[in-house]
Amino acid sequence: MGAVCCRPQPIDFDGDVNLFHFVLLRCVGKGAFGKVRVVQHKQTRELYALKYINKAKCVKMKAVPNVIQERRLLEEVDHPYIVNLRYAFQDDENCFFVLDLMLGGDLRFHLERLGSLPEETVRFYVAQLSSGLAFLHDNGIMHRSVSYSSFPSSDLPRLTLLPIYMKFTVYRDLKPDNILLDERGNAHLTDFNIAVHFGERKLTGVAGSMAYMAPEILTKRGYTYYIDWWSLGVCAYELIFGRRPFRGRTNSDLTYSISKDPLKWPEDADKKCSRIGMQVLKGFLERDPTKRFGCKPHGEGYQELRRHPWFNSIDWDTLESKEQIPPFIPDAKKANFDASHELEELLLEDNPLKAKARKANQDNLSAEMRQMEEQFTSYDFKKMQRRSYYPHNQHIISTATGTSSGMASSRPGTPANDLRGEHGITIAGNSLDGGDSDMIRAEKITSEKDFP
Ligand SMILES: Nc1ncnc2c1ncn2[C@@H]1O[C@H](COP(=O)(O)OP(=O)(O)OP(=O)(O)O)[C@@H](O)[C@H]1O
Repeated sequence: MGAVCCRPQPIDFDGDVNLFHFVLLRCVGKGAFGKVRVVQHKQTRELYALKYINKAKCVKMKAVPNVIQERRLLEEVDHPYIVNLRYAFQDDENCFFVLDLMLGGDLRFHLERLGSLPEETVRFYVAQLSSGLAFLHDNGIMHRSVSYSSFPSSDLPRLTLLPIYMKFTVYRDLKPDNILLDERGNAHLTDFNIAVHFGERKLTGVAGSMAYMAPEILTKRGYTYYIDWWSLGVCAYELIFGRRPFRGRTNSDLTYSISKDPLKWPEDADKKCSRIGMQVLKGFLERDPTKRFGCKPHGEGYQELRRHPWFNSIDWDTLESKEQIPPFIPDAKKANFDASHELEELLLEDNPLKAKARKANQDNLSAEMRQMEEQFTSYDFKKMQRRSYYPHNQHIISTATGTSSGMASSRPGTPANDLRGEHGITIAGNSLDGGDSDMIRAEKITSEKDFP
């Protein structure tokens, strides 16, 4: 009889996706609310990254709307240079994102080890990331959310003239930490927890990592997705020269530097970057967003970027099919992850992740737990079509703290025990447009290297 109790339960692959469908492998990263580990789907044998977020911690840190927003936005996008969502589900303890696995590590990891990257490598990443950003920005720009079938047919000629929703997506968190390489060395955008949709009204909420924030975010007069091209410029500069273009010891020094300091180049800049490359960096780091490189409206900025001579070596026609050989191939033998994550999991974790059946009774949940239960819905890329939640995704209100203006509750920052210690204080900001999750991650400049 004893053998019966130990026999593994059959797995229902036809039912909703859950943690029993995966073999849990090594731990490769740690985020603000949970961890990231490699998993293998037991039926397809495909490897993925499993990002899991502790629900109680998420409620405590008032991050429920952010997690739901990230889940919804990720369902919507699918692009070769974005870390795409493949499955989403939850159990009593955690929310789970199953994502494309990136075995090459993040660019912060490589930058810290190498000091700086060759211009040619950075150009390749900038091309791939530009393609990802242009996709996000343009993603369904015109979004018809009127269901024509709900109107009498006599109204149809008039209805075709109805204004249609303008919809843009702004990523807002571009930095080397959020650029992941696959095992072949292709760069991908990840971490969509402060990305947001918006319509015709500009965004005003202060969100992102301060060192990468465009000046128009800091002046609080409203901004659009043009900010992402600025952040791409900061990243490219940092990757090529090993230090950021604008720096400050305090938040106000950094704000001043981003808003006012002239763009300076390291003394040995011309050894690391061609004149034409510097022209591109300067173009991204233009304070006036209407003159910024990449920012001409209706996708023209991206087309202009593709035609720029700095990108002559890039074959744009095959870029998205990943046929080009990346200039830097991460060494598969050396772990491209901080080994302390796995060690910490093995030695210090007192509640290791384990697949558990759900409790039948969900009656006594707090308002936020219920919100997660209802809105962090399951997704399975093999069985479901991707869908857009817009315009509803704009106004995710925390059940506990939301106001009638639709303001999302604030999300405090990365805990101090983040092993890499890259993010410092996080404070809440307020969004007047209601579509902007409110978060600022001010950054301690701890990992900078100074050139003479
Ligand atoms: N798809 C992936 N494949 C491989 N490693 C990943 C993947 N996603 C994340 N990681 C690793 O896990 C680390 C933590 O990622 P995660 O997105 O959870 O944390 P984070 O950047 O701090 O975001 P958050 O603000 O959501 O906590 C990353 O820096 C990366 O090294």
